Amino acid sequence: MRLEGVGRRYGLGGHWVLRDVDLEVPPGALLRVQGANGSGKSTLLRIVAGVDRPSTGRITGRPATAYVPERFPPALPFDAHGYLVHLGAIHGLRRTTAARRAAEWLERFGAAGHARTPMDELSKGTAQKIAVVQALLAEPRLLVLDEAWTGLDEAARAVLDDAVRERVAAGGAVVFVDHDARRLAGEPTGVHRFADGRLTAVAESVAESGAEADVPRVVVEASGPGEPPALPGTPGYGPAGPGRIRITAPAQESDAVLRALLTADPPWHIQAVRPAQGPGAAGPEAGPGSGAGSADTRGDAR
Ligand SMILES: Nc1ncnc2c1ncn2[C@@H]1O[C@H](COP(=O)(O)OP(=O)(O)OP(=O)(O)O)[C@@H](O)[C@H]1O
Repeated sequence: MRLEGVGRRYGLGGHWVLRDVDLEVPPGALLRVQGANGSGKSTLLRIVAGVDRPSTGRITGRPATAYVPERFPPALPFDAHGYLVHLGAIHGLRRTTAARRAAEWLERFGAAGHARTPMDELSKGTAQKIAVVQALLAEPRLLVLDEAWTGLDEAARAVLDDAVRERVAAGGAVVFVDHDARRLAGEPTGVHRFADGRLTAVAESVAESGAEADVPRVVVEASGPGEPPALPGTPGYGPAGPGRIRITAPAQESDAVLRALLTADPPWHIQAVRPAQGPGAAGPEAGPGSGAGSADTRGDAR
């Protein structure tokens, strides 16, 4: 599937949440979308899932798609099994096939005991399992997961990780957002960062694979107007004086960070570039896990 020049705004005159987004989602792709809260990730995923239409641009080559929304609809007039069979039928499955797959997935997620529980009586965690199962049982060629791990217990999160791997191994594509930067770390075939309505492909950084303490880092100090531009990779950053920020990035990403600053409109000025003195000396903005007072990592940390 391909998105070309996709834009979305809510209402005429509303601000553009997505602007000119191009995205290729080939079979077998595992794509992570990240960005700050409210940057437009859910808007993009709804469009990728086909439950919302872009205001501009076009989408071609949509495969059979299933979607786990960020918020699951409450109080549906079914029990869990009935709901899953119903959704399976909507996905084009025979009812017997849907019923068999629903039972298998409920078992896998440790929720078989809730098959006959009315939907509006399910706990939040079990309801989230049902939300995930309705998408998985369709064996979609494109699976779109918006924070689908949130609310699941640890065992169920691991089941979902495996289910994603199985979809990809079967040639399906998976597009996901998750607030945990370590989710499926090292496995995505593409990582895309959202900022200012625009989507930029970034290499998955070492920081996201949990090995950030061992990589050489570079400290960049820069000054400029307003908000700093979107930076590639997963740099940490924080204030370094009025109108000035200090960025700590893996050395391999530092060229890209400098380029982003210098080519911003208006451009930022580079005040200093130096190697960080070991992982602990990179400053409080060293990135994920650097503790209280750490700066935003420009990722989807919450
Ligand atoms: N149905 C809607 N009507 C009007 N504005 C909306 C609607 N949905 C989203 N928005 C706005 O679009 C912007 C992006 O929202 P979106 O939920 O896509 O971001 P997000 O990155 O997924 O956020 P979060 O990480 O908090 O879930 C926000 O300013 C939001 O208020």
